[in-house]
Amino acid sequence: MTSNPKIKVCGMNRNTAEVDALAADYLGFIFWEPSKRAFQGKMPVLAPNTKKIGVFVDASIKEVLQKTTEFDLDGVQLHGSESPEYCASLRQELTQPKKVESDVRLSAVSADRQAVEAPVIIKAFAVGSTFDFSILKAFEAHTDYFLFDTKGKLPGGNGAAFDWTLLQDYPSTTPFFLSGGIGPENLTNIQEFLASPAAAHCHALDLNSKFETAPGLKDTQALEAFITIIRTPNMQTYHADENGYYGEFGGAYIPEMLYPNVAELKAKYLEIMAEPSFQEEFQQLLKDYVGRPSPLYFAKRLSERYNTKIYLKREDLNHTGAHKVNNTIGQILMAKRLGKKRIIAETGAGQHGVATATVCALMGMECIVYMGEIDIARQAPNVARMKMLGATVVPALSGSRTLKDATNEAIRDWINNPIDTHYIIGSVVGPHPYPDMVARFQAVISEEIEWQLLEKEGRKNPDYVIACVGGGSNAAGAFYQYLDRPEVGIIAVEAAGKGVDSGESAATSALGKVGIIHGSKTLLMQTPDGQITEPYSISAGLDYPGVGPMHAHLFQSGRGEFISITDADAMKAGLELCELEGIIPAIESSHAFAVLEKKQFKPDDVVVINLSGRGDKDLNTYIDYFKL
Ligand SMILES: O=C(O)c1ccccc1N[C@@H]1O[C@H](COP(=O)(O)O)[C@@H](O)[C@H]1O
Repeated sequence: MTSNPKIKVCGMNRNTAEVDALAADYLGFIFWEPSKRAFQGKMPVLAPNTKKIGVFVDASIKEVLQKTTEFDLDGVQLHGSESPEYCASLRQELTQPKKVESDVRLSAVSADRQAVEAPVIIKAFAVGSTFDFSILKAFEAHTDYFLFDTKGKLPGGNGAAFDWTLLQDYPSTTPFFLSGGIGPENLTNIQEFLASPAAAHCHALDLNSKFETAPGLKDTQALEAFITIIRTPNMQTYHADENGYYGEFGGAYIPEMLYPNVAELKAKYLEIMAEPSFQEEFQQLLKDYVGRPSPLYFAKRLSERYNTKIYLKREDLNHTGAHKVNNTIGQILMAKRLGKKRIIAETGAGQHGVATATVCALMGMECIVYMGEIDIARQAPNVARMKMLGATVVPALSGSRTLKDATNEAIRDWINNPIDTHYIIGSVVGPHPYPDMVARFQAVISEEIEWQLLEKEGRKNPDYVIACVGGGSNAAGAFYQYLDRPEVGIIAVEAAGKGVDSGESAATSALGKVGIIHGSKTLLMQTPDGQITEPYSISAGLDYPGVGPMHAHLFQSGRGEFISITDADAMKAGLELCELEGIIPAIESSHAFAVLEKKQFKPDDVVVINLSGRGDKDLNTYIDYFKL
């Protein structure tokens, strides 16, 4: 794995000196006439460490050599259908000591240096979904680097990304340049790629047409921002680092007896998730079983009411009625690959319990769901569903008899059954790797929002994305692609219950202090001597005394705006959605809608609200509350 690749900026022409000031490792000059950014004119003097790369497309060896000498190139990038034999001949020519005038430079030392510093050969390949990686073998002995670009109409500079995960099974040890439509909009994908095992041989990123304001004129501001983020791994991101920390939050604070279970998962989760067969099965089930993609629905009447453009991400339309199933599908596949036979889970509102029982039925695995006694009473239909799906529902009888107590029971079970059991945690909480793993499974929400918004609005980024936060998994999924894009406002909505200062709330950001809950360092509602405060919310899915570490960091860093919504305001907003759009939301999701009354958006703002679940499970609460 490499987290710090070198940077090549290609297509230099009009503002080379300004780009050179950004200290890229390589600058590329295109010597292919038809290119819009073909190099013309004089080569400026570059910083001593900058390496000049000439880009050629099926040029004669003579031409490549001539340009190499004329511009004193440090490397050549072969972007056509050059053969291994061509590369071999070119290399032979390039490694000949140059004819030099001074006798001193003809000394043995000098000749040696010439050999070491011979221009490097970078052979580019156009990759499509059927690219045959076995062809690389014949080039290995004759090239220094490979470069993987997108197969397109032009030999290069198409500005289109290919599926970089195709490199997961990269069969060579030759270092490569990653290329093909890399731009600010796919920074997150690049970061994910760099954090994956496939990055082990990634030598450099090649930035080209996506950083231009006109062909050959580079956008130095955008380049600087991108390069800074790539080169500063810890400032880059609101994603977890490799130990599961989001800023100061996260990590794995676990009893010794739990260590082997968590260590096994930590060692394997990224590798398993990157396996093509895993991805194939995951995507297939999301499509055919869950019913994804979930629609991104333009809520016309709601938009008129609030004089802004409101889109609803319809996770309520998923099989089982909420976003929870995205994660349980991912984790059951993970459990299978880890060789587990028995599944345990905790549940609050019952949505995660149902989603877990569902995937266990699908895979024929034993399922035990821990649920607080109080929640069992208020979520009777979901309890019945779990039982029908073959799960055993075990009441948690300690503490407040709600979600946190159910989680305690599940952890106890896992400690006692380390070998055959996988614990499917339902939110972005728990010890590392759970918060990161669950966020990755839920990221499908914002991945879809991106392309759906592109279709509907011509852009991938909304101005705001809003989601309710208990532990925070629907919010993590809705925010995921946007975490590192400051131009997208992130709004997290917590349950203020009967009022933030009423003593009956679950407004963790407003009331929480740094503490440890369920294996993770986060913001936690607690008494001055560190005892966890009982949370309260009308919605069972939000009354958790902590919040996932990603959200604690979003709050503390100021990246996210946190708004607390009372029961009363949430219920009113839920009813308004019923009346204006004909959609009965889960009460958790109703909290997100209540933001529309609290915050003024501009008429042309694009606001995406994650409608995390449907309200059928909450009918009794709605009936009692509104005396229906
Ligand atoms: O950029 C060009 O015009 C070009 C033309 C011919 C061969 C290569 C070219 N550029 C290289 O193409 C890749 C991908 O660029 P992009 O990200 O799709 O714009 C890159 O390696 C450039 O070096």
